[in-house]
Amino acid sequence: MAVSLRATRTMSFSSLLSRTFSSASLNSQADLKSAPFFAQRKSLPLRPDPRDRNVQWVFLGCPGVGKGTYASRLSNLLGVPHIATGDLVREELNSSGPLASLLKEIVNQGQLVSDEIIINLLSKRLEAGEAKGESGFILDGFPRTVRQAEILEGVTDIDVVVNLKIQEEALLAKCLGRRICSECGGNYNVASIDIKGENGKPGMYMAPLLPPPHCASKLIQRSDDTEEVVKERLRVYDEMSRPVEEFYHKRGKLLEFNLPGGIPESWPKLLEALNLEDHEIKQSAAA
Ligand SMILES: Nc1ncnc2c1ncn2[C@@H]1O[C@H](COP(=O)(O)OP(=O)(O)O)[C@@H](O)[C@H]1O
Repeated sequence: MAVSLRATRTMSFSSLLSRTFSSASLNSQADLKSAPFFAQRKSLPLRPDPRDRNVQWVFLGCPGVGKGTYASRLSNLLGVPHIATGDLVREELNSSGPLASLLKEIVNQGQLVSDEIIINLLSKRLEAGEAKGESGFILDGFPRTVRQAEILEGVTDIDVVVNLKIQEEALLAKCLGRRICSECGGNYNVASIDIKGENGKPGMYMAPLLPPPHCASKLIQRSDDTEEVVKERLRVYDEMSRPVEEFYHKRGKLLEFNLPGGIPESWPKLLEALNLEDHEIKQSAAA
């Protein structure tokens, strides 16, 4: 018994995650509850000791809200990897791998990839990171279904789940304004959001996030950032991902954060909400 416990404690998060899908045909809640993984979890302490690790955070929020922008800033500040499942899916669909054409079709219709495929891609990414000595993470775009959240909760303790929100009117424009530099991968946004406050609802201004001159001629748009597909992604978010907010709310992990505007207004407030300090901001304030 002692031997198997020790082996379990040192088992990495990525292997725990991929083990949950060793049984590849879990289709319903009932299947999930009776899966071998859940039976195992009851009798063995699979969770890593939180004192041994870096932050494990999740970013939720509708397409276009800015999950990637803030998750990536926090990842630089905290020195933990920013892992965006959307990026993993795009890497795979641009590869010559066996899943490429299936993923292209799903993504371009604004639908979700199956939990099995996503967990497989995420486990591989975590495994590669662990091999390089990475610890902790900021997940962006995962979990996106209650089932994914249950699986994640089953294998590790998430510290906090940040639910980013902006006024709904801005979401479509922000997705349509999104641009990526085809050379350096930098993310920009050409949309200028200016919502007038009315009937007690606050207004909101977000300046465009324009590329530097050397990226300006190399900008591309994601193939799923068209009006029709974005509308479908927003609908799918409401149906499949909104319940994930409630899942974490019930567990006391959800931090609701309404973005007050663009990065200059929102970043310091987000840090405050997370009890963090950015020395660069402090230095420029003191100068
Ligand atoms: N956790 C996930 N579960 C299922 N599909 C996912 C997941 N993460 C990403 N995808 C797929 O990748 C696409 C792009 O994801 P992402 O870059 O996070 O876009 P968004 O701007 O909609 O947040 C999604 O529309 C979906 O098809």
